[in-house]
Amino acid sequence: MKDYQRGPVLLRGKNVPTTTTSGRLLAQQDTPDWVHGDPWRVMRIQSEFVEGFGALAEVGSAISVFGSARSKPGAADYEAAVEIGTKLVEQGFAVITGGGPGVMEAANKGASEAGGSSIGLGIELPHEQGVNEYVNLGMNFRYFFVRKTMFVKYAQGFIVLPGGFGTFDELFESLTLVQTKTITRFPIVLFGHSYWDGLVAWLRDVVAADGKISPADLDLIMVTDDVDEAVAHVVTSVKPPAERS
Ligand SMILES: C/C(=C\CNc1ncnc2c1ncn2[C@@H]1O[C@H](COP(=O)(O)O)[C@@H](O)[C@H]1O)CO
Repeated sequence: MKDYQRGPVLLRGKNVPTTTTSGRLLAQQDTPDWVHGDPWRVMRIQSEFVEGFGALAEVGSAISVFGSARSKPGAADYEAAVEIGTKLVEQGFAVITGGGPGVMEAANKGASEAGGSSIGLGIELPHEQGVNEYVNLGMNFRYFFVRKTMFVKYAQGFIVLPGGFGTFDELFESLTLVQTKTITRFPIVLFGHSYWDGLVAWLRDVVAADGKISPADLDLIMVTDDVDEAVAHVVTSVKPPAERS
């Protein structure tokens, strides 16, 4: 039986192709449909990781701030996020957000007006274009999972303000990564007792009580209404005393 080696893959018998990889690369294509195929998507996904790693590698210490895309200037959450962005910069952190409106815009506003790195990792959505005006280092991603890798890889902690499904997604991904010890020393602050206490109570009284998480898993979360306390919690968890400003 004749062996055919296609890169690392061994093919025999009926799987031996009648053309070579190079030959197919150079052949004329009848239609451009291949641009929409999964193999081509893999290349785009790969390039998105490469661009993201390249853009963010030198960011230094950073905290990701999440929260509703729908909060408006003047609302308590929005103004708290501005203050959080400012205070994180004052403590020597870059601020990473999803680059969109609402709480993301607010945290970016606080960070950029305080003279810090204000990073926005936007996502291609049907009716949204680009990142908010307060971002001074921005990227727009096609793929949610690539973008979410960046939120975790380049931040040392999360501060989560009130939000909806998008915020929950980001919160629970980080909790899973910490719970499974995939990432360590990663403080997670929920900002706003009146918004988050119900969720924390449900996690304790239903989820932990039913044995679906361990009660100790709730220690991963800190809830506060106080901007200084939120910032102090991530700073003390992340930076050893000698590095604090
Ligand atoms: C719905 C609106 C804008 C959508 N634009 C977004 N731009 C960037 N990132 C977004 C956007 N919407 C959601 N996200 C991500 O999810 C989190 C907020 O989602 P939530 O459902 O509002 O809690 C946020 O942290 C982003 O990463 C309004 O015009």
